[in-house]
Amino acid sequence: MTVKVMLAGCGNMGYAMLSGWLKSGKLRPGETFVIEPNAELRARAKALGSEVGSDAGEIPTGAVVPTLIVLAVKPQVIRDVTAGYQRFGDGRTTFLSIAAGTAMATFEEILGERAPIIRCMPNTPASIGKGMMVTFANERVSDETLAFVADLLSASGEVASINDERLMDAVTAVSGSGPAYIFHFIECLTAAAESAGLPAETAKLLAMQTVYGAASLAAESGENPGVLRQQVTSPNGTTAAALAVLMGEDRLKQLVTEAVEAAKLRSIELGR
Ligand SMILES: NC(=O)C1=CN([C@@H]2O[C@H](COP(=O)(O)OP(=O)(O)OC[C@H]3O[C@@H](n4cnc5c(N)ncnc54)[C@H](OP(=O)(O)O)[C@@H]3O)[C@@H](O)[C@H]2O)C=CC1
Ligand SMILES: O=C(O)[C@@H]1CCC=N1
Repeated sequence: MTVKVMLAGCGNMGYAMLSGWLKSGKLRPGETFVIEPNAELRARAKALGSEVGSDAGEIPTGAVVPTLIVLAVKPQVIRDVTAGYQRFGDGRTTFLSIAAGTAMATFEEILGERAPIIRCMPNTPASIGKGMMVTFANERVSDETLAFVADLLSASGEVASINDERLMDAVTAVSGSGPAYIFHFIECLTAAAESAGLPAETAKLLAMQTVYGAASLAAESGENPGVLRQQVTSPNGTTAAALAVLMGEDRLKQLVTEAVEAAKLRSIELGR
């Protein structure tokens, strides 16, 4: 077995990325090794064809030098978990952390001065190849490794990079957490549809398809969302009545700005 990618933590986000990589064929199952203490989640990873173990001690000894170790555990435990992989810090393996907040300097301190490290902020639509992945790499990551990682991540969706690590907290607040905001909007629109008299199933279908259709139109047309909004809004019509509620005193904009700011501050806190 030639393990290219080891994944520490195969919960919500780790599994989303792993399944994107395996389903797209970017990695063959035998090239992945998952370390996950939860037996159910281990079984789920094994079902994708990955080799699995319950802790770092189960990594096959000998010749296994993975190209990439993905750290996909909660920020609260990532320092301890990373310390368990110090032996791979000789420069041959690149580390990729997806943890919110945890700074590059923290990983450099734990893994030593030779380890190439990339911070990446993904999101869960990665599981169906529609994620947003943003990376920040330290200077030890070679161009060749950057290309390998970018190619791998491209199986999960769009990939962008930043050169200023401080922006990672804003990235986390927008695209990392962002799917939850949209899911909540779907919940709200579904509830509003039911309040307006629609049966539950119809309410759900209308809310979901409307968000899906609008996002797809915005992405595929390349048109400014403001222009697309105006195309829906007949003078003195129904949409104008609704937008007066959402846009009056910048209500929704204000709320979304506050939400993103709260997530950004929490990301900064998690890094302390
Ligand atoms: N969920 C999301 O949408 C996103 C999450 N992230 C980041 O991804 C990381 C993981 O989040 P998420 O997937 O939601 O969390 P989960 O709790 O779903 O997954 C983390 C998994 O890691 C396991 N774990 C704990 N200790 C170890 C260990 N020593 N070795 C290997 N695995 C271990 C946990 O097991 P157990 O529960 O038994 O402890 C759990 O199953 C976080 O740092 C988060 O900030 C980033 C972007 C988006
Ligand atoms: O909620 C969190 O902290 C993680 C990071 C971004 C999305 N989920």
